[in-house]
Amino acid sequence: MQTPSTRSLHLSEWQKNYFDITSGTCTPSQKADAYRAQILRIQYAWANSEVSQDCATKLFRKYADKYSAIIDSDNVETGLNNYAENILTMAKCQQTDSSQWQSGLTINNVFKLNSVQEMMQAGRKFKDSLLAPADASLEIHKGVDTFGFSKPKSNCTEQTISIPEKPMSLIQPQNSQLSIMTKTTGDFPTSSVPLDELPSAKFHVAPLFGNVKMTGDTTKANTVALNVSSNQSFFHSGHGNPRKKKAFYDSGSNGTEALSDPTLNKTLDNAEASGHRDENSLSSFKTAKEQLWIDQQKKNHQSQRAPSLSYGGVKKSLGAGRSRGIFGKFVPPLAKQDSRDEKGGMQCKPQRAVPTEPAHPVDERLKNLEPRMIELIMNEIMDHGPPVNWEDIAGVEFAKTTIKEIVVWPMLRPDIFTGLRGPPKGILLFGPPGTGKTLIGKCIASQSGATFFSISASSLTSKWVGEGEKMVRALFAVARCQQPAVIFIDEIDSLLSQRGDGEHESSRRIKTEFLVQLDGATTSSEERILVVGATNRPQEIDEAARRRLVKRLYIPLPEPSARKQIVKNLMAKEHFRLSEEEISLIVKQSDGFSGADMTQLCREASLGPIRSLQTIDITTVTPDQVRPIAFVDFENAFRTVRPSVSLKDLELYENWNKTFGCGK
Ligand SMILES: Nc1ncnc2c1ncn2[C@@H]1O[C@H](COP(=O)(O)OP(=O)(O)OP(=O)(O)O)[C@@H](O)[C@H]1O
Ligand SMILES: [Mg+2]
Repeated sequence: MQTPSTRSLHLSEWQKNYFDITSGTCTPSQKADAYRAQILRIQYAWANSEVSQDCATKLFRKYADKYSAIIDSDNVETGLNNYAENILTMAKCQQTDSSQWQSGLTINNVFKLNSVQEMMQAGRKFKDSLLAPADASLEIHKGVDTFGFSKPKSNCTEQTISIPEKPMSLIQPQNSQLSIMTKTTGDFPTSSVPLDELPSAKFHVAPLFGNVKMTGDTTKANTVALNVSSNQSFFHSGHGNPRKKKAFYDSGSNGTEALSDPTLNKTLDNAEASGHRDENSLSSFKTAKEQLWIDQQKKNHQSQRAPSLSYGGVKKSLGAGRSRGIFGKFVPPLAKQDSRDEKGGMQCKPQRAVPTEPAHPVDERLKNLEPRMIELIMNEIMDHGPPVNWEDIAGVEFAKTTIKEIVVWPMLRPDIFTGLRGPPKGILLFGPPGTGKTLIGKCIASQSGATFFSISASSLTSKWVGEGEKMVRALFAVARCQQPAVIFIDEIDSLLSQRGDGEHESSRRIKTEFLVQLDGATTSSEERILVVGATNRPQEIDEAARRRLVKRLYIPLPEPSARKQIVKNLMAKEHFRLSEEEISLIVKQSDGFSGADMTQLCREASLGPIRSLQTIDITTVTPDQVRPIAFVDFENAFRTVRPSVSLKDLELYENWNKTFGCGK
């Protein structure tokens, strides 16, 4: 080490410091103290003209570098840049004690303190008598911003934090360490962002756990404390990355602006993406808050980037899920040329999941409707279940083929299916309960890429008593805005039941409105709205309505092959041991079961292995202790699961199908 040979530098002290620094036994904080002491001595000597400027500059640089290396290093053994973590933890705990807690000492308060004022004045005076801007000391200042440093002490003790007004190189020795007596739970190395560069407009003190978002700018060394009260406040010196520092301070009085600085965000994003942070950053360390901020950014970006690709991924709403006023951001119908999935089906309007500015503020067709109704339709009626594929529906081959032919293809290729080939506007799926009518309805929507409105007719008549017809009108209006659209009306019999003397006035009005709307949809060839009704009481449907639902498809009980497919499909997701013969036996034994009954049978059988664990405590059992589902479980299940459709009912369906059905 180069030792300046001057009178004022006490050789013994210098040597002692040198020994401390090089001994390898002293702690990082002792080393940092020693380096700081060396720096002060150099400054002192230079200020008294005891060393040449060149010499002081060289020494200053050397020790400043070493000093920075220690305080900026987040290595627990060799660095000091791990204080913030403890502080954050402690401050977090404190906040839990009282979430109302606020630091009483703001940055403005700090500046009002006498000691700080004195220091600032001294600094100013001294500055005038000092070097021209081109001087070496300014170089030094660039290299090292941070000089004030106080040794960590035990929690909640009185201690000193030095706040130099100017870089120490510019401060007279006697003023170089003005103290503020503070009560703090820990200590940071203090940053010496020149205070004249930090009027309140640029000097941001963020409540540590307040609402202010954290910037990614906070390498720990730079998350420096004016943490004088209880670590609830800090500011950024931006020591590590000048670009980031600029972004932060340029943001004016509000540091949060810097957080939304796109360049800053971009920088962070890039750093994340490349797996490392900007090289200008002092270390790859991220404070907890910084990490949180980055995580949140990531999340936001992901949710913004990831469109809902599936039919059911999100509500295919006009934006109902978003916080907006009614009509606030209505999203008009969009062409869906590109939304075909790899299976050849269409995924429903993924683009609608992403908030977009509407082309028109309000669709003309919705203007006369009650906003509340539209909101209701968007929230409750537009369906958002998981996508359904044709393979998910076992059996009913004729119905599936017919639907593909007359519904899905025309929706996919309206240019070919014109004129006589034009699709029907109304379909009726009828058959015993639990045979997959609703499933088919969902599949139509999934595969055709249409917006799917699913409503139970009984809810129209009961839920919105007195307003059912308005709902029907609103439903069709919204569907028109969301073409192509499928309006699926489950239990349509309760909406379109035959008119009779005892009929309630409101149901009559609803029915009339529905028929009017259906007519409108039927007569307008440009509208691509399909009404699919499902019922298990087709005989109750009004003849006027029946006529409008031109394609009436019978959805019968599943055939043996379909039952087999249902069992296999469901078992494929489970741990089971069933031979082909056993499956055939199950299929044989389940004659007369509907699809829903088959599902129930499999569910019941799947509980068999659990029930056989009688001796084992269910809370401690491991999944591998549960045996596979076996034939015996199905045998037991058959004792409790019975077919839900009676033979008499079946006869009714068969007869109605022969009379009104469109099947073969
Ligand atoms: N053909 C089928 N293939 C596969 N699963 C089926 C089939 N039919 C019914 N299911 C099962 O039964 C459940 C009920 O089916 P769904 O709700 O479609 O019946 P539905 O005909 O609409 O009955 P309901 O007339 O009572 O409304 C489905 O979720 C599915 O698990
Ligand atoms: Mg149903």
